Amino acid sequence: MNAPTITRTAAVRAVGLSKSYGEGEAAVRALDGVHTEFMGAAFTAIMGPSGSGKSTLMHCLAGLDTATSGLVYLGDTELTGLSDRELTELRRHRIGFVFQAFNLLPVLTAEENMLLPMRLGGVDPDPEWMAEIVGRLGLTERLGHLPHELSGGQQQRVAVARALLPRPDVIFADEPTGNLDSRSGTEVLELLRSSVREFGQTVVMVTHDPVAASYSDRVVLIADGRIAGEIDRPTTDSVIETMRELGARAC
Ligand SMILES: Nc1ncnc2c1ncn2[C@@H]1O[C@H](COP(=O)(O)OP(=O)(O)OP(=O)(O)O)[C@@H](O)[C@H]1O
Repeated sequence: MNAPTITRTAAVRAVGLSKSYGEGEAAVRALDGVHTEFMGAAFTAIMGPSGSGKSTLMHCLAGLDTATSGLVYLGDTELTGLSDRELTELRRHRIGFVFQAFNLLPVLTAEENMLLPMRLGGVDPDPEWMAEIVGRLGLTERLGHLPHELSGGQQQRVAVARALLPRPDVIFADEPTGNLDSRSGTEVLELLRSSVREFGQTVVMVTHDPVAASYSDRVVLIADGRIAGEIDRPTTDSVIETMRELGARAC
């Protein structure tokens, strides 16, 4: 496949990105020359069969893992050229994360968890922005609670607030609804979508769930470590149908 024309308005770009694990006969090529881009102020889902390379792609895009070859850009910054220290700084200030397992520190309150990444970076949150987020996420009455005193949905909302607070260039969400019941999952997806529509946040989400993907503006499909297509303005049905075709092609 020819490399697509890369525009300058992409928030995140991968150019010829490859990643192999192991060496020799045991080597696994998890990513195989991936060219793709994620537009700013858009909600993009990454989908594909199990083992297709979704997590590897997200980890390389987010600077959590290094590619074997190829380039990753966050805006105009080339991640692949940064030192470990520079990558840590970049992740702290310019990237937000929401994980399936919430990843809240059990001994810190909801508020302390939300503020932790900014405190570690020596940055004070904007009080108006914090009040807006806490109010919108329905966490005003929960700020002093420890994670175990919160429901799963509330814990994930704290994680979403933590990701939104520094106004990162992009939020990477890895199966953010995987541990939630469908009502809490819907709440979290609506919050991610409204952060894009109302605050201009950029969100990239890995998911297996066609319903979750239908909240995005665009689905990028990956199969065998390569980009296998995309769906604009996905619906649950169009995602199910396309994933079925992708599965059939892979057989
Ligand atoms: N640390 C590792 N060491 C060796 N192989 C790995 C490692 N991480 C991933 N892989 C392999 O790379 C390929 C892509 O894995 P990856 O986790 O990115 O896929 P995925 O699409 O996220 O899968 P899933 O949907 O099951 O989470 C798979 O074949 C996997 O076994």
